[in-house]
Amino acid sequence: MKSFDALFAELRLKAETRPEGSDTVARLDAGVHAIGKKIVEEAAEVWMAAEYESDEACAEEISQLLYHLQVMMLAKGLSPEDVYRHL
Ligand SMILES: N=c1c2ncn([C@@H]3O[C@H](COP(=O)(O)OP(=O)(O)OP(=O)(O)O)[C@@H](O)[C@H]3O)c2ncn1[C@@H]1O[C@H](COP(=O)(O)O)[C@@H](O)[C@H]1O
Repeated sequence: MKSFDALFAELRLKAETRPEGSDTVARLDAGVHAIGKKIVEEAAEVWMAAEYESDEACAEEISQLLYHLQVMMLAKGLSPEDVYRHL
């Protein structure tokens, strides 16, 4: 099972090494505007799953939202520590 920090480390490595076929690299290349739209889409899917779908479906949507938030963090050059200090 992957933690928030482990996923972030994996994505940071992808951003640095830019492996062929990485969705994360493509999303970073698409830029902040496209990443932001994806965050809004995934947030809506979390909301709908919470109201109308199973707990499992809701958890999956939350995981996808966390992924896209991490892509935004990378696009903006933010580390988990930059976020955690506001928690
Ligand atoms: N955890 C995730 C993850 N969560 C969500 N997503 C992406 O976000 C999409 C969200 O699903 P949707 O239902 O919105 O799918 P969709 O409408 O087809 O989305 P689009 O591809 O059109 O944007 C998924 O199809 C994935 O492309 C993720 N993509 C990658 N990861 C992990 O990130 C790591 C790096 O992945 P790569 O960069 O692809 O190597 C790996 O550990 C992956 O498991």
